[in-house]
Amino acid sequence: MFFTKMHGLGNNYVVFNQLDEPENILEEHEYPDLSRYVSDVNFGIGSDGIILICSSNIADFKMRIFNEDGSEAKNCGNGLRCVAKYLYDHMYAKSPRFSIETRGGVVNVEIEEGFEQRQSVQSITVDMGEPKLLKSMIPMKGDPFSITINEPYTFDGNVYYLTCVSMGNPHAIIFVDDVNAFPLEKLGPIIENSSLFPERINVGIVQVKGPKELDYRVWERGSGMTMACGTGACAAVVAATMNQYLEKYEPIIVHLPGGDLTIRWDEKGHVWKKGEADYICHGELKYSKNK
Ligand SMILES: N[C@H](CCC[C@H](N)C(=O)O)C(=O)O
Repeated sequence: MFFTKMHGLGNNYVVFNQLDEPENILEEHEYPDLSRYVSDVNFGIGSDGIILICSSNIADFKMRIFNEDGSEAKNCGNGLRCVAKYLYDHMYAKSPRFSIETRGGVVNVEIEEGFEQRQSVQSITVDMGEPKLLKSMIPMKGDPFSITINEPYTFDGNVYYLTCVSMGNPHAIIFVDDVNAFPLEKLGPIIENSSLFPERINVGIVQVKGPKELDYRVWERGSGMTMACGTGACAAVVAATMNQYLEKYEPIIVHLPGGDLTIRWDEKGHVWKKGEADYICHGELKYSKNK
């Protein structure tokens, strides 16, 4: 199996092109094991998960994403930028604007910089669509028709105020005074696996730096601490706007451990994300099918 390892701000995935590499198409039940094997830094390649680039019947292309633990997610913001770069650089995408189907819905991408010549894409903008806010859409327990804005919940004996947003995949956001002092490595897995969230949840902490700037760190569902989370950065801006920390409709700079993203929740309710993506390496994976 041939792969390309890529990253978006250090959130790294091993990408398998299934468009014209049939040896990359496995039985459905094999993908979780493949992701666990590939993601293992000792016995595999080492990554936050795997991404499959597939054909689509409803969009120009399709992206599937599996976390390090083998669970399949409905969306991946950093992964979408990697896939967009790969598709344009390798001339699958004929125009700098095209659509990608995810399990969370179809998104539109635009190659921002580097489209003049292939293999040089640096910056990609993605229309991530509208956030889903009702508890039933996260999903989480409680009144299905209510929105979770700064609501108190107890984890590990302490009360934390959650704002929950789905960008196709679920995010619990907590506002803190210092993202570097908060024990996310300890609290992340406790919240991720709480019975409050039937499909588990990604956990993000946000420090407001100003009306157009956030610091954000993430514990990802199924992958743990990562250097960045694109959907999480979108959820952070939506949550901070709902809590009146940010100027509405303005481009917001979100600082993540792996770098910065520019996020805008526009007047029509769509969340736009702009950032970089890049290659790390190409290679051939030793993998025996149907093992
Ligand atoms: N762990 C996430 C999927 C990856 C999302 C993240 N890497 C991003 O860039 O959005 C989940 O299970 O919903």
